[in-house]
Amino acid sequence: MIHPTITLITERIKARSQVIRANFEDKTAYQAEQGKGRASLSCGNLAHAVAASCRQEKQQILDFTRANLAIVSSYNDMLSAHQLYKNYPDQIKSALQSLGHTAQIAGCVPAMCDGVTQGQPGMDMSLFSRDLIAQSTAFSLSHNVFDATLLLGICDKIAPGQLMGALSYAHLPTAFIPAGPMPTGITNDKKVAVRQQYVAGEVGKDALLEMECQAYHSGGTCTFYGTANTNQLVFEAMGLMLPGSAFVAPNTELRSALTEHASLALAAMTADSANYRPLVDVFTAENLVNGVVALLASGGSTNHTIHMLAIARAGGLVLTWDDISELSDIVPLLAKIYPNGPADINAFEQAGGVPALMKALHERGLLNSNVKTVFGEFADQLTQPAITDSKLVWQPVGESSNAEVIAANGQAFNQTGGTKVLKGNLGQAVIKVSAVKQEHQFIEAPAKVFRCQHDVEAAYQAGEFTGDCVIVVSHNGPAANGMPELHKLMPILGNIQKAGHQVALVTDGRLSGASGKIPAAIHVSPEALRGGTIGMIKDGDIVKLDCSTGLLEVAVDFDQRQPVQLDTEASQITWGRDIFKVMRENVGGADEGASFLF
Ligand SMILES: O=C(O)C(=O)C[C@H](O)[C@H](O)COP(=O)(O)O
Repeated sequence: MIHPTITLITERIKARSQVIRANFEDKTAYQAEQGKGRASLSCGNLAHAVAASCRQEKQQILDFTRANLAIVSSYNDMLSAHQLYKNYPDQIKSALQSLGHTAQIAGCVPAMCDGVTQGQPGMDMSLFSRDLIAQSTAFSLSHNVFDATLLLGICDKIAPGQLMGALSYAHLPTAFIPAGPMPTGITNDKKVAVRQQYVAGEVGKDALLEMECQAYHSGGTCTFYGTANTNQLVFEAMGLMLPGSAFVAPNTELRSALTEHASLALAAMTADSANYRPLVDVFTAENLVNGVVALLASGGSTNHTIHMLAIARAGGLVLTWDDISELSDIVPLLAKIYPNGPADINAFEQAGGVPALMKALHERGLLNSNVKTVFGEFADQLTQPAITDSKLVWQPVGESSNAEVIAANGQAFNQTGGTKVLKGNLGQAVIKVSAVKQEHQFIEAPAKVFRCQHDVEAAYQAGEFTGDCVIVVSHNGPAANGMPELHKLMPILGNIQKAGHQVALVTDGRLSGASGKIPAAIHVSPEALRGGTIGMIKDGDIVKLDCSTGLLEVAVDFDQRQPVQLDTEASQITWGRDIFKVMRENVGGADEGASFLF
């Protein structure tokens, strides 16, 4: 039996999305009706599209009975998660060639890393890269010579952006091809400990760098449960990749077999086949809700409270923070992966991975099971891939094999999900409580107000945090400076907490998916630059944050205060940020997906 709240929220999303979904479906149907893209091109158009292909490939692409797949890749050779994609196009092309089909690298999208840009100017452009990637994906597909789309993308803004772009070509069958996580390095707890020692002056930079290089050491996604791995888990739960494929280790026989299988399966479901399965049939309100449920049950990244709204909008659906919050009230926390616990994503995979989590959720009636996936039906999502007798097979997934990482049958780590919405006289904000200890889930303390994360660091070094406080970092919203992640503050706030003080963060900026132990009301909307009251808080104002009641309140009558006039553009003229002004001016609020596209 499906939980009534799942049905209620799914139906609610459909009802409020009626008009834009109808427009989305009409647009997609129109594109489908035009037939094979290649057939509508002139001879000159076609000649350009195959000019660089070898003779055999050229003939196959010009033979419209064969499938030609678009590869939209985020490969670059400096980002660990994306570096693995180097040989994927060749592997995909040679698998397809065995059946006379082809693939072309339709385009490469930019891919930036929040680990590299944390605390740096580049971070101010990070969130905007998602929408730019959506546009780049649409550019890649715009040559219109393709029958299906393979998305090679993993990390934080890249995979959401690719999906948003692919949704503008939702008449094509579309799938993600994941590449897998890096092997486990030193533990995340050790990583955090050394960082806290460094900011407290107890170890030097050499020790810090050595530790960081042991944590980040080879190809693959980072092993904590940050935004990249949340993308993978959520998109598998939404049926957008092969079941059980998200976290299979790189460079294994199984990983290669999955990539080849996905390519061949997609080539067999193009518009001219009886198995035609366009993205529009898979990207539904039902699958969207399944993705949000999986996000909550796994304690996933807070960035997804922004990305899921923007992705939904790209597919003609309106998802709200209230939907997420109400789902959070009925979805238990069933996985404990760092920062929610000590285990990493490899331990999660060994415990049964996404299929085991889906099985546990399904048994509780928390998933819509009347859905199609890219490659099959809902039941397939409860199976795991394996190589048996040199063949790729899927077997029914068992119970969790490690109850410390995926809760044992009928058990839960927490009765409610990881993410809540806070409301009060600052508007609304998001908080992730899955890693916040119970005793830190309520705080009432004086504000210490900053406009920039580096000023918090300076105040900490000057010994200014000597008691309970709520650190407010305003003017860090999407319109102000692109809404950077403020994850570098975590070791500092961790040390203030360790010193025995109550501490919380309140900001209109973001945090990394890897943040979690400090109570943090983030994505405060409306943001300060657009008149949000967060910009009017003064040092000493009493801020109350109560996770149990969902309250974020400042004991102030804001009607008596004037907004602070701050020239945020002055900080945006260097390191390329000046050419992103058009995005800052046009971006929507975080509670609408922080997009400049819609
Ligand atoms: O997941 C996200 O949203 C991220 O931004 C990932 C970044 O790589 C982290 O900032 C690095 O995580 P730590 O090494 O734990 O500091």
